[in-house]
Amino acid sequence: MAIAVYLLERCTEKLNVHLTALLILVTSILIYALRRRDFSLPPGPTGLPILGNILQMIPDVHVKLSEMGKKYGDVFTVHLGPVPVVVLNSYEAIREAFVHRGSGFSGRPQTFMVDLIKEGRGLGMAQGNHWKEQRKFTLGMFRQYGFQNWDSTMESKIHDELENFIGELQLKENQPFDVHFLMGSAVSNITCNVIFGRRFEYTDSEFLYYLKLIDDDFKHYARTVFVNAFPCLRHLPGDLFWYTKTINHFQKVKDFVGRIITQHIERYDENNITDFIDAYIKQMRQEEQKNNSDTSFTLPQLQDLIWDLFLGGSETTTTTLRWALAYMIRHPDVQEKVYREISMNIGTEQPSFEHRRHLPYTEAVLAEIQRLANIFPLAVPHATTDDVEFRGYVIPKGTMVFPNIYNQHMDEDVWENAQEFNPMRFIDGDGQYYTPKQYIPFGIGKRVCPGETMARMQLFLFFTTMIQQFVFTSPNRGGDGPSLKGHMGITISPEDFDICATRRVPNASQSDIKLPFDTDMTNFDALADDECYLPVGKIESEARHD
Ligand code: HEM
Repeated sequence: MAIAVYLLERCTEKLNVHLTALLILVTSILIYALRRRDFSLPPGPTGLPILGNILQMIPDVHVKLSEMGKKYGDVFTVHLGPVPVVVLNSYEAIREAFVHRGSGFSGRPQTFMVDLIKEGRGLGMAQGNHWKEQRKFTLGMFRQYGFQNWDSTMESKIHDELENFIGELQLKENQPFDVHFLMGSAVSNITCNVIFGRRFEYTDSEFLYYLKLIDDDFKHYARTVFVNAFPCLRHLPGDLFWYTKTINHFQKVKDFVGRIITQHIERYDENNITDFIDAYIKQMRQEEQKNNSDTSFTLPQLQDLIWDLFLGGSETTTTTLRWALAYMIRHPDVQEKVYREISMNIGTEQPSFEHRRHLPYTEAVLAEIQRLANIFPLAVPHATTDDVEFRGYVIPKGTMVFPNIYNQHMDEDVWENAQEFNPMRFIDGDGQYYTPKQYIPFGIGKRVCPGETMARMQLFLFFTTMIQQFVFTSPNRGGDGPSLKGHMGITISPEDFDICATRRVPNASQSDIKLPFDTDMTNFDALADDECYLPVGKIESEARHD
């Protein structure tokens, strides 16, 4: 099969569009006929000769795979063109594969685009010993940064950034605006602080330019799935499959990261390690001194790792916070309950991560937002690292594996009325926050998100500080507010939307707040009687009131 694809690839570089299409047809029929080697894979839906199951999976691949799971069960196979993908559709199957059989399932698929862009470097798409070394180092640095030696903790960096961010929101009070790139800059600045040791002004046009490139790529990357299945499609005119743009954008962001690394090398002082890049350079030099030729700590590797962290750390948390605002605007009663819990338990004190123990409803709201937003519905694709025996099948080495996280978050057996926004599902009988095991927005097992702690801290501090200080509404009077239907790219992100941020007056009665227009929210007395309202009696004894 690989030879057929290679020959097709070489030929099509020189041929026109019609001949390319013909060759794709012939080769795909050939591949389809030869696909008998897949006999050991779990069965799944029958696909078309050329496209496999691609047409059955659009527009929302995670939804379609969940539907297929009802017929084909916990584990089944689909084909993206000629490429087989094993889908893990239940929590038990994901856990069995990623936790109990973690080593065998901890690879990443070496697709055409990933090979071209990453060449096995970085962290997110690396595998083997190289990946293990880089992941261990990264996790170690994140822990150290958060809680020990560095000049200030992660939390204080987030607080500093929040001060700037809230100041900016105040300037925009009562004017409708789209918070997208302001939020993106603020969140990204925290990652930049950890890895680059610096932040960027919100008006820095170069920085904004890179954030927009990343945003564009996250939105459109899904299109490259066709180039992965049929690399020859990249020669078609018009860049329909986002191939040229992806390569160009990724290179630009990489060059930006490269320039920052060069500055670090020029001013490197081993007695003054102030950020992630410094710490990495120190490790590189130690490996050089040991003459370790097998080391994965090299300059190109550093560039790709930083690139992964910059991308991974910026877009994901920003997208989740944008979803949070969309849900709060669509559910003003919930927004008000969050405010009241914050107000009753920490008053006007600056929220700290420790406060989450006193704010179970706020935590539940954030969890419900992450459950429904499902920003990584299929996580990041895994691959088998060897021929793996699993549930009576033999999955060949290098087979792509999709964990269907979306299906866990929408499983009606776990979440009653799963489509409904109901934070109370994360509150137990004692009024405490708890999460069912099927709630896995950061994945599980050996590849679980290394930025989880950082992300949780950012989400909690941004969310509580925003709701403590502002009422968020939609300028779209009488309309429904932001759409809750997401756009599928690398992540599922909300459509752009405008907000109004109205400052709350500390210590004033709630009804003193002047909203830009009338909403049900002004009926605060009714809220107190609302049966959904969280009983906070349990934690009131520790509460500090205004
Ligand atoms: C709300 C925010 C975030 C969510 C929902 C999220 C979710 C995820 C998920 C589902 C995965 C894939 C797990 C798997 O392959 O099974 C992942 C991987 C990853 N995430 Fe996050 N993430 C978030 C924030 C962050 C942050 C802040 C960083 C870094 C600063 C980060 C860095 C990474 C990296 C490097 C990987 C690849 C890890 C590996 O392959 O070993 N993420 N994330």
